[in-house]
Amino acid sequence: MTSSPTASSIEVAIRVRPLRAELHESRPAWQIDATSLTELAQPDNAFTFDRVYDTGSSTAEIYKNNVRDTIVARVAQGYNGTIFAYGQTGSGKSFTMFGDTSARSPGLIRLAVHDLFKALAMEQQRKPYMHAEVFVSVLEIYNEQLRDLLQGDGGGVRASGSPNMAAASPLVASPPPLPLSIRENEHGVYVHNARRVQVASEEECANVIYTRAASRVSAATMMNEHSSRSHCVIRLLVERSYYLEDAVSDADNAEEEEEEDDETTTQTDGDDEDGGGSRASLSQAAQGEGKHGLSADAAKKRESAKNKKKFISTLNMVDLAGSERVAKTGATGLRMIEGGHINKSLTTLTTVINRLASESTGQQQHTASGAMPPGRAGASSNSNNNGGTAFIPYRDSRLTHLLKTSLGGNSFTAVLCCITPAVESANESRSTLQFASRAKRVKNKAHVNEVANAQTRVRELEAALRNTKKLLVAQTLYLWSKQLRIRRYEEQLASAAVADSGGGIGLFAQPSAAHLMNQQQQQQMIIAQLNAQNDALREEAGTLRVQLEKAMADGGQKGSMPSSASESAAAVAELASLRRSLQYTQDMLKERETAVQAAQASLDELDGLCRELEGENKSQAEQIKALTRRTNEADELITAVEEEHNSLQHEIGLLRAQLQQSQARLLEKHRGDDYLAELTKLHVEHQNLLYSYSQLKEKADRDKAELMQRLHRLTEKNNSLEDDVDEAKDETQLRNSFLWRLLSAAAQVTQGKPLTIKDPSAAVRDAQVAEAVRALTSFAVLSARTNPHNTASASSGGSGGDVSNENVWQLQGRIRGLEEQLIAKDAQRDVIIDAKLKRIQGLVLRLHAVNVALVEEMRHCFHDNEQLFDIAMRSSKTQKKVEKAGLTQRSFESALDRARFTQPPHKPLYHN
Ligand SMILES: Nc1ncnc2c1ncn2[C@@H]1O[C@H](COP(=O)(O)OP(=O)(O)OP(=O)(O)O)[C@@H](O)[C@H]1O
Repeated sequence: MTSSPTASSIEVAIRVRPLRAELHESRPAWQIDATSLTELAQPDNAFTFDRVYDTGSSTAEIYKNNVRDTIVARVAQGYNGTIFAYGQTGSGKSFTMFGDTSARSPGLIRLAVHDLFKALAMEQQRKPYMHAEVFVSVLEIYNEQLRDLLQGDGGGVRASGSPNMAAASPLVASPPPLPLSIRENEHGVYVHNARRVQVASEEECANVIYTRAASRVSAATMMNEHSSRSHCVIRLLVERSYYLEDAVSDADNAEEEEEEDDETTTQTDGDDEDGGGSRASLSQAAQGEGKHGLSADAAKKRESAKNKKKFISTLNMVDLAGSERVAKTGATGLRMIEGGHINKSLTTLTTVINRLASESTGQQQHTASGAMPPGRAGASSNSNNNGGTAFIPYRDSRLTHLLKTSLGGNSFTAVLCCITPAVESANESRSTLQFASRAKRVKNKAHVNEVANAQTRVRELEAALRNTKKLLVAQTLYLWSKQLRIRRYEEQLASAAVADSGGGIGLFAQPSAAHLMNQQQQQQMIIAQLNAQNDALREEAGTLRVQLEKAMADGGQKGSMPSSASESAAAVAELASLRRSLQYTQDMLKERETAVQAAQASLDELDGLCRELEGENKSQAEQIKALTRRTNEADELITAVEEEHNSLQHEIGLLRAQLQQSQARLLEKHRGDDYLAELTKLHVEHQNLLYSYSQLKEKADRDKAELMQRLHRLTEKNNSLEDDVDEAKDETQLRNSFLWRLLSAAAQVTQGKPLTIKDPSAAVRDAQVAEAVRALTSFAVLSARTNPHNTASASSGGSGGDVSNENVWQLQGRIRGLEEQLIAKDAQRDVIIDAKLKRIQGLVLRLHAVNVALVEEMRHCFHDNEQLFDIAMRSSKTQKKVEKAGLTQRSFESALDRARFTQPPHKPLYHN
């Protein structure tokens, strides 16, 4: 049950915060006055609003002008209200909503809580019979996920449904949070499974809000040291209830009091006490009414119908996260993801506002052009320019879904658009102002939300049931198969009535319960009339009969006495007429009796019909009762099923999480299998490579050993050759020295000088040279002994000179012979040395080639070694992964064994 809706636009105000030097904001981009903002760089670009708050304005001022009377006071009256702050990051939304203790600036939330409790207390004073309760819920939308900030630990909050629990009482261990979901009912949008805390005072309320909202996600960005990373929605639910009768009696009392006040001057103290203490109870009021003419039944009925009135209103206070640009906030990683979600939901909010704004504009145009009846203009915000229903994408984001009632729905809404004046953020401020311009075109339709209590509801249901029954009876009558029979009786009755009174029975042409009742009454009246007529006729007949008898008696007397013939004829004529009249009356009587009998029969039949109808009605009423019972049962069942559904959903959530975990585990295991397969493959490769490596190594070792042997042999040969060469060189030197000495000896001898042997101990190898030297020496010794002075005269002539000349010639001949022998030997030696050198060179070249091959082989070996090392590393990594995947050592080994068994026959990579 609700009041008629009040159409209202969204209240929009702009707040410009001061420039912040720490953000390097240089100068303002806007010229600000009380109702407009004009861009200094483009004076054509101006925005006009009801109120613009410049940098020097306080939050209290904004609250007083735009929130207190338009929103908070109305919430206290039973309407829904919403306040939200919109703007780019760092523009002052949280400052406006939550306030800043260091700046001694209370936020809108704190001010609203204060006034709401104050208004409720005042109303309570005015209406002592009223009972008011306030509940708080604190939610945040973080990365498009709803989070209940009242769930979880501590805070000293008490859950809804336990209003008397002290705030300081220890909390019962909180159960695991149930999944939150946004749902709608006839009172608006709510969050299923969200907790709400009952608060008894302003301080308690503010305490819950501020302690809980502090746990919302915030982080530092380049634009704001404490940037809100989520939208925070604070809901105050106000429930006011009272019994209507108490209110009425209170009003009566008030009136009485007023009257008594007027009479106070003449009343005594005692009277005053009576009057003052008489807050008339419902029973007293009922008795009073009984006295004034109402029956006791009516009074009783009224007492049982004591009517509870309940009004529910909601105050939403929303601090949105700010739109942001990655380049400016410097967000990366998680911050960037958060920023993406924030921007996405704000875009949906903008879309919703745009659509609602165009809807309202369209309606206004329609209304202005007379295309739509005025009554409809405010009533259908969801109809587009063509009068159809436009789609508003509330469900595209959690934020707009949750704020659905506040945007174009049953709520008074105020939007505070926060901007920074800085020229560096002119673009962002411009788009905020555009949002604000559109938001103020949106029309809401607020109404007081009255909730019927159970008793009222039962009565309403009973009335509805009665109506339904009536409808059912009417429909049954209307469609009833016996209608034709009724018509027939109607016709009979009509003809009888027409015969009797000239019409009126045609009323039965349209059968209904009322008609049937009419028929019955009319028939009864007709029967009564007929009976009366019958009686009258009988009476008349009796009178006539008496008259006749009297006349006959008179006639007898007259006949005995002489009379005139004319008198006698007149008497006979009168008798005859009386007889005719009697006959006619008797006929009439018979006819009437037949009609009465027919009417009676039709009446009986109608009675039967009515009884039948009643029977059917009864059975239908029973059926309806049974149906109602079954509906209730079905309702209960639905509630139970819903509960079960919720718990199942919860369970499904848990199972899903478990499934995901198992899937992750399976995946890991699967990966482990893959790793195992990879490991097996690597192991096979490893084995192959090891085999190839061992073969290569063996071959290399063999080759190396062989080469070493060959090298050794070659080195030995080389050494021996070198020895030979050295020997040959020594020999040559020796020979040369011998030759030289021989030649010098020969020169000494030929020149007659005494022969001196410089080195007699020198080893003489050449036997001929030694012999020649000995001969020459002995000759010289002999010559010196025999002619010690001839040496000088030998050259002056004589026979002695000839002999010596001959000897010299012999010696010279022999020396030449020896020289030739020496030259021949030298030549021979050179040839041998050349040949040996050539062989050595060949050997050295081959040795070099072998060395090169050996080095190449070693390089291969190193490469294989590296590969082996790499495989070993990969194997160990894979093994670690396998272990991480949860494979036991045993399963790993068995897998390795399997791999070994299934290992392909070795295909050596290298063939000798
Ligand atoms: N009107 C104002 N007067 C003085 N300081 C202000 C005003 N508005 C905002 N500030 C300061 O600016 C800074 C940023 O404000 P706030 O945190 O409220 O921005 P926000 O719009 O909520 O940002 P976000 O969207 O990132 O959460 C704060 O240090 C705040 O104290």
